[in-house]
Amino acid sequence: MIDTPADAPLLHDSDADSHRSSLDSYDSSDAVDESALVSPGIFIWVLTFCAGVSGLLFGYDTGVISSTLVSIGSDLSSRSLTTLDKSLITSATSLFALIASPLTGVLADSWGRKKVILLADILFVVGALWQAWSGTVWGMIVGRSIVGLAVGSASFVVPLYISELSPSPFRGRLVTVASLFITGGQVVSYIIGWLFSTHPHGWRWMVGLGAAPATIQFLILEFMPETPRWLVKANQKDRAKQVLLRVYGGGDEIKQMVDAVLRRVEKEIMEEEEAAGERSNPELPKTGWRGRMAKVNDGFAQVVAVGGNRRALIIACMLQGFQQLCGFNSLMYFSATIFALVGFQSPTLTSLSIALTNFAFTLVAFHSIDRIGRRRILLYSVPIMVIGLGLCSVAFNFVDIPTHESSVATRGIDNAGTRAWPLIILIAMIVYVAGYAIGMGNVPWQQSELFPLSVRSIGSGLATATNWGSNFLVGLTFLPMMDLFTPMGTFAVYTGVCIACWFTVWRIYPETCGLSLEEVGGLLRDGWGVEESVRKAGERMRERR
Ligand SMILES: O[C@H]1[C@H](O)[C@@H](O)[C@H](O)[C@@H](O)[C@H]1O
Repeated sequence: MIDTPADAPLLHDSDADSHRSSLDSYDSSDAVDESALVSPGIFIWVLTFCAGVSGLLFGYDTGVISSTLVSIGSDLSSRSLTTLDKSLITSATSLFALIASPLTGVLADSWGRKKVILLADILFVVGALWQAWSGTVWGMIVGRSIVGLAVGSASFVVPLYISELSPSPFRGRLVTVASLFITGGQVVSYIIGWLFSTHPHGWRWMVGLGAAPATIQFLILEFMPETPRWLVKANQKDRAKQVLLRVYGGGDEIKQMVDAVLRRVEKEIMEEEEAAGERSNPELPKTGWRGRMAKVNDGFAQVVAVGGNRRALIIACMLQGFQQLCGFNSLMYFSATIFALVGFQSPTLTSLSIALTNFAFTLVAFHSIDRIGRRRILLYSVPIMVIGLGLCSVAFNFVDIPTHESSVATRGIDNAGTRAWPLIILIAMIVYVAGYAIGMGNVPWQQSELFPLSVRSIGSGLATATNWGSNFLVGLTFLPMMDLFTPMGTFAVYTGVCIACWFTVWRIYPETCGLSLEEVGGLLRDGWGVEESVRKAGERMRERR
């Protein structure tokens, strides 16, 4: 049942028809056969790891806040933090990440992908040092906002960078490396937080340490290339070829493959330029900043107006929205609070199990995403999340939750009347996090493969903004929801979100595994492409066997 595709497209676009002439150019004879590649070469591994450092910082800076908040004491503005201070310090990062991602989406097109990574590094360093030296609550909020700008830029540009460099058979795995860095960064932040929590003013070290990896990456960036797709678009075909040859390795067969990849990219760019020429208003300026603004406006218009782009945007935003609305980050930010509520004696150590499970199961995703496929991995793993969340919701019903902080502090799991239920909650959360890490935690970051080159960076920026907008919403609403709906109701809401996610994925998310970036564009041009993609993925897997 799982792979039964939706039988008809949900949207019928008049524009799809009007674009058909240029779209007919997509056919399977254009496909570049990359099956001769047996493994990603050392060069692409090195680039993926260098770019992944930004993912480490993303994870570190989002994870470190929970231990920072409990260690600040009265170091800021010479008073204890109020609940409002804590909410502002936490949410400033997601809010500014939300603002940064569409803006840097535009910059990545004109400056190139690499320069946006560079910009993010500068912001990471400034933000880390600013926080470490801040003496007031508002100073800290400004520091967290600067880090937010960095996280927002890095979270969209790194998967984009890796995706545009990777040979298609390994793209899923290589992009998942970025998720491994994120979840690894969260584990490191929990450990550093725990180590420094007993030091006086240790929180300044916790936040300041983020500057070190960013400085290292800043220095390495000089030696990293721009992506071949961006280079071709910037009329630097020779440099693009050089990069592709280093990524794919040497040999005659490889040279032919590289030429074929280049031809496909050029063809896509030519088609897009033709279409843009037909659309453009002859009265609008072509050069200078006005020309650039007109291009940006055209980009935003095209991502919504052209059927294939719009479908890509809907899928990417849907996946990113569900990734956050399923409530995972409420565990990331508040698991220690939850574990204290249900009576665990060492809530911070217990919450490390959440971060570790997230990391360990992202490794499982890394191993299987290119074998199982993005769509299938989601259809298999979201039910695991539903089971974990459902069990959590039921188990909360049997736990006596104290209403006052004082009684939280004096309780311990051994004293809890119903000793088994808190453990069941922990196990259920681990099941949920495992399911999340295998699919939902990383598949949405494959977003850039859904968009054609002309709107890839704007589309990825908008999808990333959806991620941060939903992240902000969950961070803001989790504690009030726990009060209003009780923990049982809150987790039931997240269960409902996951069920809705499963059906939406089943209906509109095609299998993109193993397709070249240019082929994915072809898939979404006339419909959701689910049926065709599932059939082709089946054929590819049978061939591989
Ligand atoms: O992919 C990442 C990862 O799953 C992290 O653990 C989570 O905190 C982020 O919000 C998400 O975007």
